[in-house]
Amino acid sequence: MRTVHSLKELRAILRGYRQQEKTIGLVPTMGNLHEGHISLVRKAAEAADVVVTSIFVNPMQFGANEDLDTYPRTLIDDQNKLDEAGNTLVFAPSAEEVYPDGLARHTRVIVPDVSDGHCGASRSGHFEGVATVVSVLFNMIQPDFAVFGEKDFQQLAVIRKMVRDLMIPVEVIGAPTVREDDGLAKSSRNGYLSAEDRKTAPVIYQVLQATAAKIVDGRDDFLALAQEAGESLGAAGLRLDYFNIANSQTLKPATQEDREVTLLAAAYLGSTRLIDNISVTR
Ligand SMILES: Nc1ncnc2c1ncn2[C@@H]1O[C@H](COP(=O)(O)OP(=O)(O)OP(=O)(O)O)[C@@H](O)[C@H]1O
Ligand SMILES: CC(C)(CO)[C@@H](O)C(=O)[O-]
Ligand code: BAL
Repeated sequence: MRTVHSLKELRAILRGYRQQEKTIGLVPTMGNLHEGHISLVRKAAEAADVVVTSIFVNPMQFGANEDLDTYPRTLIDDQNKLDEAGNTLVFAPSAEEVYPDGLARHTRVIVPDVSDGHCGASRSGHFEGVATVVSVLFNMIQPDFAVFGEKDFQQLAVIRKMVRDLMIPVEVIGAPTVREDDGLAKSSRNGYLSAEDRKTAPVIYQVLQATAAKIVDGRDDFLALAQEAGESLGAAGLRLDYFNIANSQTLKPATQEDREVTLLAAAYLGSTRLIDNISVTR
């Protein structure tokens, strides 16, 4: 498996694949790969002949007080994992390659509505950074398919809308959340947790499941349910960012008419911010 860092080299290789009429699947990541990412690579390989995994810790999507500098960068380990998973090519560009005129002077993509609320409310500018870098990666690689995890549910909704609105000819595929045995969603940021916080972390999924069960049992007082769930997280020692119950498509607050609702949660353990979600059909 090859790793390339420059767009020029990437395009030369991809041209060869296209001449052979091979389809291309893209898995965008920020590296520090785990089984969640590997499941996306496998899904991409089911859809496409060639799988490109991009590894780029995108400075545009990090807030001033976030973990851009400390975000784990583990390229050699990542390459080994991707090799075993049958990935074809790794694209690991520098910030200069992605943002040649610098971050401040780069054209930005804003995706209205679905970027609002949830993580968008607490991470100002985050989804603008995500939509911008994903559109740059789409143009660099021009994949037929791109796979994203449902763990980042709002991100997936933002990318689906961006692709629809800008008529980008890429088929977006969502992949289910891969979890640890105790239910905690796998995430690069789990590595920041102390041993004690790691024991508490599965509470997020437990509270999501318990709240989803109440909805399946017929409760539809969504605001009260979300508040109770937030209090349960607080009682377990997490610092709540949000617990919301939303329409699965629009991500607006759920109403009694909605058949598909998604429960989205974000909470801190120490300085580590974890997110998770569950979707329910009523
Ligand atoms: N547990 C998981 N199951 C399925 N997909 C996942 C999982 N974790 C991450 N992904 C997906 O992998 C892609 C790259 O995500 P990213 O590199 O940010 O990983 P991450 O582990 O979520 O990192 P972070 O801790 O920064 O959120 C995204 O599409 C994301 O939704
Ligand atoms: C999609 C993504 C790779 C864009 O930087 C990132 O937001 C992520 O890792 O989910
Ligand atoms: N997994 C989403 C990337 C981020 O948290 O910045």
